[in-house]
Amino acid sequence: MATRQDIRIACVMVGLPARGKTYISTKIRRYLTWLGIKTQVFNVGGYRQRLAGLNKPHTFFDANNSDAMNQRKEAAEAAMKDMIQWFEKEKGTVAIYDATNGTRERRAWLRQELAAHDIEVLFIESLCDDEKVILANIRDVKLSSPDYEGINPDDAAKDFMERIEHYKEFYETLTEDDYTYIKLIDVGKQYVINKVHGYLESKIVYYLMNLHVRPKRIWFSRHGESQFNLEDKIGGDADLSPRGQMYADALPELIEKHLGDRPLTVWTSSMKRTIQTARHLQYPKKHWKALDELNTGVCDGMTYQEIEEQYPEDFARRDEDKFNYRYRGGESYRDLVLRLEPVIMELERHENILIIAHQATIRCMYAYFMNLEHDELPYARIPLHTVIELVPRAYGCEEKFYKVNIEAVDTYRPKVPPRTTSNQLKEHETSRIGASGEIADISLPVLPL
Ligand SMILES: O=P(O)(O)OC[C@H]1O[C@@](CO)(OP(=O)(O)O)[C@@H](O)[C@@H]1O
Repeated sequence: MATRQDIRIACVMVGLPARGKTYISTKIRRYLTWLGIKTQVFNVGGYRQRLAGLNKPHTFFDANNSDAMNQRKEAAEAAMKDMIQWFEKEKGTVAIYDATNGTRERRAWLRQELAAHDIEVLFIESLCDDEKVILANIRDVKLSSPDYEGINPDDAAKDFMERIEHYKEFYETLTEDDYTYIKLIDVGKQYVINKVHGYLESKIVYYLMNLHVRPKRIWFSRHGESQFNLEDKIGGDADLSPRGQMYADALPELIEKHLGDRPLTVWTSSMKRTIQTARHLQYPKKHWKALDELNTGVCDGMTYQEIEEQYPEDFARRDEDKFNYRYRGGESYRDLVLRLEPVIMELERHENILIIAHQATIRCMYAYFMNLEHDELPYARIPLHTVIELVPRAYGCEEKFYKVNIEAVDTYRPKVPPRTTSNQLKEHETSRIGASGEIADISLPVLPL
């Protein structure tokens, strides 16, 4: 049996077409990957398109079409095979099997195959009878699918509705009492949870219960330029500089312009520089300790140059792996992601939020929405005196940067190429000299300035 360390879970989606299964799959993958849990989606529709070709009319989905049924079964099996291989070879933790899986027979097959490989199964069913939601989903997502390329949108929508009818003929909602499952009914109106026990399963279920699909906007802003920013110092709890105060003065107008008549809540960290930046904003405010800047431990209040002189090994290790490097007595970006998880959960629940925080904390939240890898996250550009607007869409976020015309220092430190130690350099130099003493054509690595 799988032990606590090597737990493997397959989230098996269940639901008629256009019930948001792919949306849910993408969200789970993004959330777990952000937390550092290896996750992959296996979309059976994609396998079907590769095996049977594109532009299939609704008749292809008729259960009486035996050729098509065979091809669809083949696609389901191919996705299952790849998923199991991914668990074995890539040492994955959570796979999401995205398909309708609308019969008891199909689900029993899935569960049996997965159990044979010690993979736990969490079924996730999305049930929805709200015509408006279904039509919006078809319009926003399905019509741009490769299945309907070059087809008139009205004809495509009609065809898709007919496709759904074919699935309805044999669809069976989850009633298997011995299965682990969550049913999401009418996008968050009701949930049914059955036999959910494990830590990771509970985490996924809790996340799903916090999702909503109402339109929203998220704004991120760093605090205005601080006294420490001016002096190149990191950490601390400094006041705003005079230019930082000018940014705080300018912020209400910029927010009003882009907010329109939507309601807004402002979240800041518990540090002086973010609270001072929010002081002229006339909206409900909340101060979160979780939004405080990365704790730089013994390096708090130092400049990068001072850190390099006093802690050269630490400084180099941070450049090598910035996401995992933990300041002595402080935090790493990885720690920060975990600290910010409750904030992300709240962000998913809420509608329009403006977050005034810090370079590192905003990087982590931005990475969640923009799907950045862990190695790119600590290098995301979050400039001072700039508001970033994110508008979540079906499978990602639209972003806009609004720069306020008030000068500020640039606190960005680009990724430094790996250092070459003096020993490595000696080895490299000797290898340049061939056996005969001739200079071989090997170029030296570029050293950082
Ligand atoms: O991870 P790096 O790139 O060092 O950026 C984080 C740093 O950004 C700073 C500014 O250099 O943020 P902030 O302006 O919010 O104070 C430091 O306090 C913090 O340690």
